[in-house]
Amino acid sequence: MTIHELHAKLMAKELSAVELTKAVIAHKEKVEPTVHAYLSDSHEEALATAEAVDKKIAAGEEISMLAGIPGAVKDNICIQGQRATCASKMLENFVPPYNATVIEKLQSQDFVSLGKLNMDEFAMGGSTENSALAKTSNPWNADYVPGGSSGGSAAAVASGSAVWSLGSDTGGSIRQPGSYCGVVGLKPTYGNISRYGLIAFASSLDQIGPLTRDVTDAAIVLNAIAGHDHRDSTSIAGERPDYTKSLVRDVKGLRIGMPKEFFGDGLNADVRKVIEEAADTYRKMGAEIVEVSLPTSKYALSAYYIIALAEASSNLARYDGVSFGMRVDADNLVEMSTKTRTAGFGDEVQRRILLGTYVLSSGYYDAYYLKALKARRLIKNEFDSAFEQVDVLLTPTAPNTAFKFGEKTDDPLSMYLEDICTVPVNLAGIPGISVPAGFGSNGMPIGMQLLAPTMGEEVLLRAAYSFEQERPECNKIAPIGEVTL
Ligand SMILES: NC(=O)C[C@H](N)C(=O)O
Repeated sequence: MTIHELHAKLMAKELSAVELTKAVIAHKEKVEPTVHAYLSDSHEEALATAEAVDKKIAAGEEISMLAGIPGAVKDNICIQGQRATCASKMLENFVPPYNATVIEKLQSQDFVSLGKLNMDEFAMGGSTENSALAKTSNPWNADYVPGGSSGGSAAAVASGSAVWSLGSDTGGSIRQPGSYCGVVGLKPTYGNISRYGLIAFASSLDQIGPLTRDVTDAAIVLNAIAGHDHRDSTSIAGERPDYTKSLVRDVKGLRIGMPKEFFGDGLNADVRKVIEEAADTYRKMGAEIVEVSLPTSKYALSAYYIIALAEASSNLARYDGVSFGMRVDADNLVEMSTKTRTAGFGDEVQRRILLGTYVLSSGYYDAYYLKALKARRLIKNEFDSAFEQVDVLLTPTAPNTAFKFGEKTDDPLSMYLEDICTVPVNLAGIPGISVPAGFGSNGMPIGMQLLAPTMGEEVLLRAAYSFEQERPECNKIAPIGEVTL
């Protein structure tokens, strides 16, 4: 069930928050041995909050839309006093002494938190196979990956072990697992959500966002976490609208652009068909579909894997065995640091630190890093011009459906290619959403991606909601995800 349906039941006293929380925990215990979305649990705290919510309801106090509805967050978001591991050996025993801003906001709205969710180590990856701590399966078929890096966040919602979740998206990490697991994944505008308390991967790209059962729930969670924060210097100032007001089924006259570069040779035939059908749906609903061109987007993947890795090499320098995380003792400082970093980081993280350090080093800085920054600016400019012609853009979320475990682990480039449709969006800082749009011949879900200009979440949600209302058959629950209340 969705947040909005469950909220209505709580308000009508058909169900108490404690009953709901107990039911979700019981279901979670049933599916987790197969799915493994969680890295840690906080059931006691969850039940205590649920009890407090029931008291508020009984006393006739007003409660927020999210109050008492069990959710969970990715393990790179800090909750005071609970381990935040980033699915890394390096932070396996790290307990944050403070709350992320999003957690503060959620707790003030009676957040029932079931635990912390698995991910690719430090959010580096597209399948959650890079987690050093657990292997998460796709709820639709346990032979398949859930996507990544917010694989736990997507799998929890798809398997019903959380009603909603938070993930983070640096190059597609919310939208791609959303697409692979058949749930809605929203990456807000860079700066709409505070990054304070999100453990950094690539600071100019990272953004927190919701994974939910439907578009309405995405708007509800966005309302709960959006807003300016003086503790994040890149946070956008000003009031945020009520995003649920954008949930209107009307796309008449809306101009929807399809960038031709996103429909090249590498696109899986099932995915292409599903996106073309989505365009037809919009046409039938009275929207105008136009072809647009984003020629520089072909450089986006290269630019992303230079900029993100450069920032990662700098951000991850802090794990030196002295201030945070694990330490392997040795006779001197350099040896201690080397041994700690060798033992604490997995292969993919080490590869990225090496490449990131390389592109920032003297002699290569101009050739790689600076050039990538210039490409980033051109990509952003191209999106800006596209949005002078159209209101939103429609693309695939990923070029393929979910793949099987081990299929891409030996070939990092083929894994990086799964990000080809999502990374341009992070480089430009604009909002994007993945909405379930159909299924592949292998039975796995396929998401479509909608994009809007900076702080254009309202038109984005309207376009997404309209599609969802028109084509409800696209948004199915994985068989394993049916919760009995
Ligand atoms: N972190 C992300 O947004 C995912 C992307 N696949 C990466 O590995 O960088």
